[in-house]
Amino acid sequence: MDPNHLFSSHFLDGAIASRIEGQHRPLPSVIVIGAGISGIAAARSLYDASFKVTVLESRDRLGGRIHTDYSFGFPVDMGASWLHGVCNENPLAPLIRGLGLTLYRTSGDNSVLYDHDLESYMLFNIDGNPVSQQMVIEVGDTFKKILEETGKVRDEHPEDISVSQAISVVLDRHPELRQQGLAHEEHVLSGGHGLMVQGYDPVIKSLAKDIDIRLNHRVKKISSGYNKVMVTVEDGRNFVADAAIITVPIGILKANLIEFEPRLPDWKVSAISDLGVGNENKIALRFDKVFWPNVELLGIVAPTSYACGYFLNLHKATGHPVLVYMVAGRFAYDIEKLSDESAANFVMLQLKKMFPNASEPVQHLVSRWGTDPHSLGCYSYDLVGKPDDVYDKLRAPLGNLFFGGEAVSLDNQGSVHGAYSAGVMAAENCERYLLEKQGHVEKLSVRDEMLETLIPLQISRM
Ligand SMILES: Cc1cc2nc3c(=O)[nH]c(=O)nc-3n(C[C@H](O)[C@H](O)[C@H](O)COP(=O)(O)OP(=O)(O)OC[C@H]3O[C@@H](n4cnc5c(N)ncnc54)[C@H](O)[C@@H]3O)c2cc1C
Repeated sequence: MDPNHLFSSHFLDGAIASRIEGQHRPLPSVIVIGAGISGIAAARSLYDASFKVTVLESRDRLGGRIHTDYSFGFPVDMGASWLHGVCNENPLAPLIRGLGLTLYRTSGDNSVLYDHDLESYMLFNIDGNPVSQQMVIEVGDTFKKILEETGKVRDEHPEDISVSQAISVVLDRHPELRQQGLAHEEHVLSGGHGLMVQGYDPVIKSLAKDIDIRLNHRVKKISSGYNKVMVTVEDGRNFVADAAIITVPIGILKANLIEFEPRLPDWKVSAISDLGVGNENKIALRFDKVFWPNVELLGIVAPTSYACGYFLNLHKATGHPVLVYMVAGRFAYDIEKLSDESAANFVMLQLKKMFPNASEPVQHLVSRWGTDPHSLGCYSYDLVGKPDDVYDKLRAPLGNLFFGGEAVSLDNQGSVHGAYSAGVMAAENCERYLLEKQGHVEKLSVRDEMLETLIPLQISRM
């Protein structure tokens, strides 16, 4: 099956196009801002419904926080790499199945934090000596118990409390659980977590097929009124359409890098400032041969939670001799201040604590999501004490302006599938709005039915 046909308007009954064209009205036009998964999903949805769509993207590439790098000669994801929720309910499952992409399941657990099973985790202590597998399992079990107990504390408190406060309550109640680590638990789709073995890029390429996407078009201003939207890009050119869908990262909105005319209402501005933006970075090292054990993850105990990173062994999932060091939080911001060379040297120091005879990498890649001017951060997250309706307000349209992107996802912020669904939802709302304006009230899409397919997801574990 040609996977692109999954999204082709040929599958539609031709209803939208013929009904709109039959009225001799021009096709409704929409500008989508941002060509990450959310913007591309929105554009795909509108394109398949025969709308005129133009996507304006500030980078010189597609995908946004999905970035499959090929400079090692094979795909390495420097942004998102896991499908969280390897199950048929995942909105990306039909596309991944249709493209014949393989997933390597690193965990069967359904929580956000537990995306690695411990039986394939090799941990080293601060002196570089291996920690017994028994100890790793015990720490893991304790971690799970703390997460369970933290969930109970959350349910007992109607008001927001910080994750660290909740954990303090748990540790006061259960001193036997006193160990290092953790944060809050949030349940995601079932099916555990699967690495995209061929990278996320094929998903982006397939969704983007035939769509008018203008790269290197940084949007500076959005003016709306008189049933039209005018979008101004960096070089001063204007694009006009009946509506626009904004899918830029929350970090960009928080930094006020786009001017709105008229100004955004106060409730929208508050919703933008009421969400947090976290950071994570990856340093990928390619070696000429594998010198490390055949486990999925390698970790070394850090003196404090600040300098806590771990290595994902891509060799186990993909067969390529690559280790990807992952760091988060303040540490991730500090890594960004280093040159690529220094970051790779720092990571090698960590590796050599575990494997003193480690060979030098032949190539390296370093991400900088926190200071990247196209993202200014990695994931949105809940700030303590945020109002309950922050997501509703963030998502709410303003006339002919619609909002997509991972941060406005209904249930799965910070994920690829959440961003995808948010884009599709923004497109559907936009479609409805424009069709109602033209006097068409029926919802005409049959795409979802067409996406139901019996091909199973391909999951491996070596
Ligand atoms: C290091 C890292 C690891 C991650 N790991 C995972 C994972 O394993 N699994 C998972 O599900 N999720 C993961 N995520 C999260 C996931 O990548 C994001 O939630 C998702 O890709 C966001 O998609 P989006 O379309 O909302 O935003 P983006 O992908 O950021 O797209 C927004 C687009 O807007 C563009 N833009 C910005 N400003 C302008 C402007 N002024 N004009 C025009 N265009 C503009 C940007 O260049 C970008 O292309 C990870 C993220 C990072 C950074």
